Amino acid sequence: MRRAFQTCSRSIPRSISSLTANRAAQQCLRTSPITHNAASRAPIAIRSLHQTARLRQEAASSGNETITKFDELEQKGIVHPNVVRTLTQEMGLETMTEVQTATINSALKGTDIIAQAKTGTGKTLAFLLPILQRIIDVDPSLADRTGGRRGPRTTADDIRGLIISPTRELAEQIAMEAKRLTKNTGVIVQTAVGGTQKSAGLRAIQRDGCHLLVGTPGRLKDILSDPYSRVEAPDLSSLVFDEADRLLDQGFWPEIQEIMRRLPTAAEKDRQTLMFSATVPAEVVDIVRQTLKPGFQFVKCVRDDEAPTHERVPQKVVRLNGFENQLPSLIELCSKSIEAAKSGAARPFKAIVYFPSTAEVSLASMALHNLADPNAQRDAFGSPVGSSHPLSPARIFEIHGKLSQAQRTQASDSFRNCQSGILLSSDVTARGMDFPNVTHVIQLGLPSSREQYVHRIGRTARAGKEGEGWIILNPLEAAEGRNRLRGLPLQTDDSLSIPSLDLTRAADVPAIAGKILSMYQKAIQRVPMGEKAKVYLAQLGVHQFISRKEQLIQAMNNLSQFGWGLREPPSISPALASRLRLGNVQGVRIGDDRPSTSRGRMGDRMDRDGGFGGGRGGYGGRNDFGGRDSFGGGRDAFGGRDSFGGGRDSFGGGRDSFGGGYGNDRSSNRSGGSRFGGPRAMNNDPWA
Ligand SMILES: Nc1ncnc2c1ncn2[C@@H]1O[C@H](COP(=O)(O)OP(=O)(O)OP(=O)(O)O)[C@@H](O)[C@H]1O
Repeated sequence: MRRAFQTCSRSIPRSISSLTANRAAQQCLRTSPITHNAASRAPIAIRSLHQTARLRQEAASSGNETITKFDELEQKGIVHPNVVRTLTQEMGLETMTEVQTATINSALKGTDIIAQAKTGTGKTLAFLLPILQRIIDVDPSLADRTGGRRGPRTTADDIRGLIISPTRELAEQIAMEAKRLTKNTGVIVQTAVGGTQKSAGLRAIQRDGCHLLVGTPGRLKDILSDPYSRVEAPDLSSLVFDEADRLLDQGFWPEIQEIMRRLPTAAEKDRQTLMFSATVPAEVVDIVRQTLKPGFQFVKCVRDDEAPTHERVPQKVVRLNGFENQLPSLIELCSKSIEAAKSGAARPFKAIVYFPSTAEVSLASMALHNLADPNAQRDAFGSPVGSSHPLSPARIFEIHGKLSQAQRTQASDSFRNCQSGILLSSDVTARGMDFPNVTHVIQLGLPSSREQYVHRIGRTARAGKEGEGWIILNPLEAAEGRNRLRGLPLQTDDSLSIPSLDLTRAADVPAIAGKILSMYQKAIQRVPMGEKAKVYLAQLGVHQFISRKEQLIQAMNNLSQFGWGLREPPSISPALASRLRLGNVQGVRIGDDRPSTSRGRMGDRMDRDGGFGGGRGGYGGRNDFGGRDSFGGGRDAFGGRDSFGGGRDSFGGGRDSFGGGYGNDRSSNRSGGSRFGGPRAMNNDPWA
């Protein structure tokens, strides 16, 4: 193993690509399978993430001393006993994971490292442990608690280690892990993240001092370049880029450069730099080379011919008939999984659902919160009794960049601690977040890149656990999907009934699908027009890659009419239409694209005029879900005559549309198939 690492180490600085051509190096890149995970949640339980017997064997046969057990680091006097005991006795860790073995051994000797290893394999500890030991090496008094907060305080200009993370939540999570690890030492950990009051964070640093600072690029740049902050790092000994490829891409590069300018140069201070990520695309390699010391190691725990995702995670592609099928299909998937958990056939359902835009997260959150079970017991006033939400016991949370930091933190903490939940998310949680026991990652629409797909899917099946990935795509996204997600082991899944339904035409549908569609329509009807307009605009932006603009507009207008119940699609401004090359496309409504600021008014009006909830007929027909007088009854109740739209203009536009009604019990075996034109024929190749 050692020999193999040396081979890597020598070959990398010249050319990283030469590594892959080197057979000996290939040998060192082999990832050992994750064979075990007790991953007990009990704090003292011994946890083992990877089978490292092979590493041990290789180390023994080559006569070198690659350490794979944390307590050996103490026995050999390499890491301070206070730190090792925290790891083994308080955090319950015994054996290093493969990436930890491959990096901790050499990082403790001071080598610069870039490491690539799959998601959820313990990279955080792989950098925290060497940084902490390096701080203690320089100032041994910090090994004891008396040397820090309880002893003499330090100052704001004594930062020894700096960890940069692309998102606030991840920075907070790393800081939390660092605080656990430093608990029995005098090392003081502080955070500097955006979205919080700069002055409050600064006060904490100025009051207690800081040895190890964890932050996001913007805020770190801010406080390091503020001459009045007194935050400085003249003795910086370690610098870490977590999610390095993201930090080194164009978006963050100017801020990273500014931060580096505020740190001592290599000539002034010998500093170790560590970079970690599950993905290291070729584009960032040049920057890596410029940033790390000559002789750095590239530790690659993912082979080039191997998918960067975990083999044990099934990755399923669901193809939709149209955008309007998307949210109902999500509800069907959640409902089925929740039912499986309730029956004891599956673990409690805990899912993260990724959307391409913030607007879509908000709309989905409103729609899912608005869902109501038509069969729920109601009190005399028509209010549901007890926990009647159809997705119960799963709780619903949303997180994205437009929420305040307090709201983001609350959503993230609540989801972390809940047993069963659905986190509707933008990409703010896609990288690094370690929510326990996530069973499903569901992506609605395409991720921005292959790397982003890999990171998103990595929120499940962490630390050796099981999990599944789903991606739900519109046919117009298939070609681009083939390109962005090339080489990933995706398999078509047609186990859900709603994705293939043609919701633009009247038809009978299976009872379960009908029930979901009816609930969904009632729920989406209550989402204001302004929110739908925002999603319409966001989707036009997200789908700019679709060259057939007429088809895109037709699909979006179907979403607006049959998915949201709007009589006419939201309008877009002439300027935007021309920017998106939509000016002359049939079906585009040119007008004012400013979404209504009122979350209610306009939407209510449009929904009433054009969408569900209107006149006679409608989904479900009068006998569905309890008849006209069910729970609190009256004309507007579930199942009543006026339920779910079906006025003349709703859902399909013609007066005959949906006359037969979704959800009609009689059609439990997809008997309405012919009226829909049948479920869409599915090809075995998801990308065909
Ligand atoms: N040696 C170990 N044995 C058992 N569990 C471990 C070990 N090291 C870390 N873990 C646990 O594994 C989980 C994943 O670790 P971590 O978040 O560091 O993964 P990661 O590789 O950084 O993932 P990502 O690529 O998503 O950022 C955490 O819950 C952590 O406590």
